[in-house]
Amino acid sequence: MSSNTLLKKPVKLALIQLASGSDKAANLSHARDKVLEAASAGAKIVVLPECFNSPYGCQFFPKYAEAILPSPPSAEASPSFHALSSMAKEAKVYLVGGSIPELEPESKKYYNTSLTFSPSGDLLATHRKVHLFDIDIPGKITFKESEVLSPGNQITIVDLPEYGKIAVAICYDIRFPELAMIAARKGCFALMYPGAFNTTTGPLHWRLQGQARAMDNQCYVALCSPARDMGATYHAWGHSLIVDPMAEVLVEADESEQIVYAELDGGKIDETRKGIPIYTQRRFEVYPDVAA
Ligand SMILES: NC(=O)CCC(=O)C(=O)O
Repeated sequence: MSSNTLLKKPVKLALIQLASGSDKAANLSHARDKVLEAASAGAKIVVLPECFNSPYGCQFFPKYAEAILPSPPSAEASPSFHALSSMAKEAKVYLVGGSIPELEPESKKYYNTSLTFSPSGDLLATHRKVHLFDIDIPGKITFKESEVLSPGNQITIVDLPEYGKIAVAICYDIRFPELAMIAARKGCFALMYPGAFNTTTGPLHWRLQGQARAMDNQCYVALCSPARDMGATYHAWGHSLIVDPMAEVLVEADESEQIVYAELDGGKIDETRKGIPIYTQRRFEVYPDVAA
């Protein structure tokens, strides 16, 4: 086990493939139990899935949406914000709180928003899903988040003082390598994606996207899905997974509720970048359009 300049010391990461239902309070309480379980198993960074406090679907966003701002939001207006802050503090972990539907009270706009908390329960970062999930595969799946949601406009990099920097983005965001590459080039040791692929795109693209982002950027990548619920309107793919900087899948869930763990080690980032030194071989003079 070793460290490097990106990841100061090895850290155990947990992805909670949560089974959520329609009862928000029950989802929050269940998430708390699972975060505590992950912490008891030694995890110091814990990730929840996209829309972990509600069913996933455009018809549900307004009903489950909460105000995040103005800060600090009240417990009544934002129960999920408060629950996440408390569970991070109780478990003493960095918590990437999946995502929740957010209502911005002044503009009345809805967002798909991820909140990251420190082990003392402080909010470290807010990521609003940048790329909305609008797809149409005839006979298979049509989904249009943009009918209800507005997009965020920022790449989110979070400094975890004990470890280093991570990037947080949400699900469909993973299909845009530009976002991942910029985050990695700004020094993130891991890219965290709370997500909820589906049973059409999941089998083909979920793992591939995770491995591609890890291979391109030679850093850790984590994808955290809800468990599959065949009684829900949206059938999540599941298969939460953690990929190492060499693009090897270290651990992968099936579709049921479970927690997957992996030890992240800065030495693996160094080893990969030393062996395949694309970081120093880039030719930005040949493709200046992508230079930072
Ligand atoms: N929740 C999402 O953004 C789903 C993305 C997805 O399924 C995909 O194929 O991309």
